[in-house]
Amino acid sequence: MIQKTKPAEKLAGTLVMPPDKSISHRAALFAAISDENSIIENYSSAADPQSTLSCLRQLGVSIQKKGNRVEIEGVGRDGFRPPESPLDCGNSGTTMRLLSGIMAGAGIKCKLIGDESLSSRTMKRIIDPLRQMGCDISGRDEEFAPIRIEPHNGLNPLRYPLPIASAQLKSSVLLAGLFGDEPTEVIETVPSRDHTERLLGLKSEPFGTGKIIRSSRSDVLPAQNYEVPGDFSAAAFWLVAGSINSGAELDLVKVGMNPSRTGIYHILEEMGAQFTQSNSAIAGKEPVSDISVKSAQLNPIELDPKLIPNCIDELPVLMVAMCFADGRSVITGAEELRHKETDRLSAMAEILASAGAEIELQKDGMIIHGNPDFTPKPARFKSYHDHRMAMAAAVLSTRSSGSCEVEDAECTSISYPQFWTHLHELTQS
Ligand SMILES: O=C(O)C1=C[C@@H](OP(=O)(O)O)[C@@H](O)[C@H](O)C1
Ligand SMILES: C=C(OP(=O)(O)O)C(=O)O
Repeated sequence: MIQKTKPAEKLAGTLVMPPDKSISHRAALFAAISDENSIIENYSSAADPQSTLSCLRQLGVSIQKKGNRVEIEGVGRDGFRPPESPLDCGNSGTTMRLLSGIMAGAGIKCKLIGDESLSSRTMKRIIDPLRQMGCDISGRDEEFAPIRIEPHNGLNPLRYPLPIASAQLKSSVLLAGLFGDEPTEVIETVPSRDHTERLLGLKSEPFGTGKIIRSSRSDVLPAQNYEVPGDFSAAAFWLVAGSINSGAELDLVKVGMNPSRTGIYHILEEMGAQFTQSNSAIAGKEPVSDISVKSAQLNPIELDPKLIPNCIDELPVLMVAMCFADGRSVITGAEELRHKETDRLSAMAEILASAGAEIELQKDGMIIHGNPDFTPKPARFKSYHDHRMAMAAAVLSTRSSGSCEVEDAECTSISYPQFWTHLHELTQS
């Protein structure tokens, strides 16, 4: 589907953010391995978290859906039924990496598959440590899906300094560790999102400049009874859209504000963005707030590479914001973007360049020569079948001099099925 967009005359309105994707995946997976039953409110209807639910069903987990309320009967660590057909993770890296950790730790014979994009993303990062733990796991060419898992002959304890700041890698190892008699220890020096540790209540303590997180069979796995907060990563598109459009006034309701996710909020504030928070509360084990966004004059910024994991999914739309800042912005240390649904560094370079932005693509980042008066040329943007590319292009198009088009626009349903409706609502009011 090709989505037409038009320049925003005045961006205004109130949006309830869709349920968080990262937390939805985890709520379902962790509910399944608990011995208790869980009721998860506000579960995401987006394609990726739905892939997690369908994989769990194939493993014999009973799941009842009533709208966005999902009831899951926990089967406990040892209750999975080996699936009769491959577990299809669709487009979802989180499903494949976290579920592999659980399946490999539990020693369930299975095969995990994904779509073309997921099948080209490296899984070596999880295969290596899971093998060191004694799991029997392999991939095509030792690196890619399909992933094959076989029963193992017992797990070894592993002390694992994370070689990449990746929450999916951290979670995969810790989840496998839940099946070991001796603790698995993961050492994290650059923080990434901490939903797994929070929602499972895993023990951690400071270690060197970072922390050490432990998991083992003696951890009691809690029921997951809570309402999933709104997706901060979805809100990020509106934080940027509201900031770059003059006269904009947006209210975003029930946004998850986990500090390990909100990097772009603080980066944009440092650039001069005008945000205010209200109704701050705790939903389950996660902080939430409403956020008001007003248009602002943005200054350029040189990003500290240590902040990258804290805004990894928001970097594409941050690049859009940087195009409207008054001067030279620099992103470095972001090579991880090349391992997402598409190579997001190259894809964003093409999207921004096709709109006439002045950018320099680097191996691990981008230099953006911004200008508050930048007017993107009307263009037909490729989405590269990547939801975040499609949404970043749409935000860019709100400042264009004419109508634009976004190709394969339906891919936004991977994380944010309501995105085009929300954009339409904001540009109508
Ligand atoms: O753990 C998670 O839920 C996620 C972690 C991040 O991936 P990496 O761990 O590969 O950085 C992020 O890009 C992805 O959208 C969701
Ligand atoms: C990279 C993403 O997700 P995943 O790794 O789960 O496919 C994302 O949502 O931007």
